[in-house]
Amino acid sequence: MKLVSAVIKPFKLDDVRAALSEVGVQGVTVSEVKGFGRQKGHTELYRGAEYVVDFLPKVKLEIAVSDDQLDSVIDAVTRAAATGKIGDGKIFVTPLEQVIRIRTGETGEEAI
Ligand SMILES: Nc1ncnc2c1ncn2[C@@H]1O[C@H](COP(=O)(O)OP(=O)(O)OP(=O)(O)O)[C@@H](O)[C@H]1O
Ligand SMILES: [Mg+2]
Repeated sequence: MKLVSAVIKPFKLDDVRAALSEVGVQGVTVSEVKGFGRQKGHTELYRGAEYVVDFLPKVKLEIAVSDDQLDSVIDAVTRAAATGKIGDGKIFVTPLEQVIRIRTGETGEEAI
């Protein structure tokens, strides 16, 4: 299993959620975050205004996936989040040791 963490532009959240549903993702955690990439936030546009602050608002999605789902989830996020402009975001993939569904006690891929 893998944990996919994707940092995207906030206005792309609905598109990304729809794309994830299409590839069978059943659960996502979403957080409002701030960050910067290699332009350090300065030259990026957000809602039409040029931001002169260090950290830009972003949305982070966390998605636990089976190894079989990984490529399709990365593809879905990449396609749905892209505008082609700087600041489109980044996807981080890390190994995921365990998942437990609290209600039933199911574990591993059964619990995803
Ligand atoms: N190396 C990193 N580690 C952790 N978070 C990062 C890293 N790079 C980017 N991020 C997060 O992703 C967000 C979007 O990054 P961004 O898309 O601007 O990356 P970039 O490398 O500058 O690429 P681009 O040139 O396309 O803008 C940042 O605001 C930050 O929250
Ligand atoms: Mg950037």
